[in-house]
Amino acid sequence: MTIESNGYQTGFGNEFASEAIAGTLPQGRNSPQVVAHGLYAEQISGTAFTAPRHQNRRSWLYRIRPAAMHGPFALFEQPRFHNDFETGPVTPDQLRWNPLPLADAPTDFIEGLVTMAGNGGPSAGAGIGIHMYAANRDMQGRFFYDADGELLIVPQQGRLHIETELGVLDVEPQEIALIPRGIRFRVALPDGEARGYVCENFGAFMRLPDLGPIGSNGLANPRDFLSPNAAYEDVDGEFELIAKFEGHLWRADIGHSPLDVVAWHGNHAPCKYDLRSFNTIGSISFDHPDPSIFLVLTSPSDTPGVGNMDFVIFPPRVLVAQDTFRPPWFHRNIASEFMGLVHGAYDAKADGFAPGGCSLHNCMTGHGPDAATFDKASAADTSKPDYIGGTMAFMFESRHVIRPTRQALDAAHRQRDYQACWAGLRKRFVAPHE
Ligand SMILES: O=C(O)Cc1cc(O)ccc1O
Ligand SMILES: [Fe+2]
Repeated sequence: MTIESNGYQTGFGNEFASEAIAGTLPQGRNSPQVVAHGLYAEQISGTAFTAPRHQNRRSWLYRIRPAAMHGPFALFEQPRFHNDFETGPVTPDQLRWNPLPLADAPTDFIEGLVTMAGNGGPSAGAGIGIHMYAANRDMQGRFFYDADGELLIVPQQGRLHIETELGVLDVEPQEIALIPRGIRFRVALPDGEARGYVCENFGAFMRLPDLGPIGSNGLANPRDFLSPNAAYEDVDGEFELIAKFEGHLWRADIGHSPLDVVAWHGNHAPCKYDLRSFNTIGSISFDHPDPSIFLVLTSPSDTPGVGNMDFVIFPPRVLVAQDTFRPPWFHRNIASEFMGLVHGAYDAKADGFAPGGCSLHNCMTGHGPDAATFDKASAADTSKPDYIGGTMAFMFESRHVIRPTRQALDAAHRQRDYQACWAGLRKRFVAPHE
């Protein structure tokens, strides 16, 4: 039981319109007295009804049955996926994890989610949850939606076939998927096995950043974002609907597939983006710029320029800055940084940061290149370009401290010796002789 993709429409946050059966979308109105083909009209609002027009997100769905039709919800046990970030003292240590072990027992996308860290929460309407997943079977007879936040999915290994109410997203590693709040979906694994990262955004929906002096093009270009064309199934059966609501999972019986939207229009829509189409900009004179230059999407906070969550990538690029220490510098940051690696090597770390692994450097925690990277870059010939190829690292950066979960701190795959990567930075200072 799968729904095939009907292709995509291009653009970010556009007013899209799509119908799997021609002539289904009502003309000139959203909610006519009778919808074509006996469908129900239903609105999903992703922002307040009265949000300013340029920030307003909603879609109209024309579907076989309304979303209200399902049984009562009861709590659903999946204790690894939650929003219980440690509330007590949180260590300022640098933290790093080996790749999340792949699933051994049969595990679908929802069962395979493991919460690593986060801040804020659904009731605050601000903050993020950071999760990883390792799964090895399709969601069977099960659909999911997240009322708490939109989901930014970063596959690291294995493709995802994501069937949503609004159509299908086929994503592979180096692509990302963005599923808006509330949209129901089911995930199948065409490669049989999958691993990746998820940022659950409780705050304002992610959007493309302003470009300032960069101009009208660059970084992630809007037309490279793809939203699905309508695709649906008309299936009755004994299924379950899993909801994430106020930090907990809930389960209800549902007697039909909720992926029954024949046509839709609006701008509250899932999309995907290929990180390889990012237009990377960098220094062509000297110095390593701030990583904000690699910003793909941002969830703004109430303070201008300060992100609830910034999604930043470190894609292939050519480094040409002269008389410059080219890798990321040693630094401390008021923002907190959770990093992952999709493939290849990250240019600040010679060793130990593996694809499928992750690291966390919180507010004002010192970090930067490891000793091996420092030695190499300090001796490099900067009259020649460095071609940084075959890599894709990323960062979820947040204005508030990112609190690891107890299970992340206790995990066997946490690198308890991570700080040793800086131990080889010997004292190089030589005082001038009098
Ligand atoms: O810590 C990191 O590796 C991420 C990072 C990269 C960079 O080029 C500059 C600052 C920064 O935090
Ligand atoms: Fe950093």
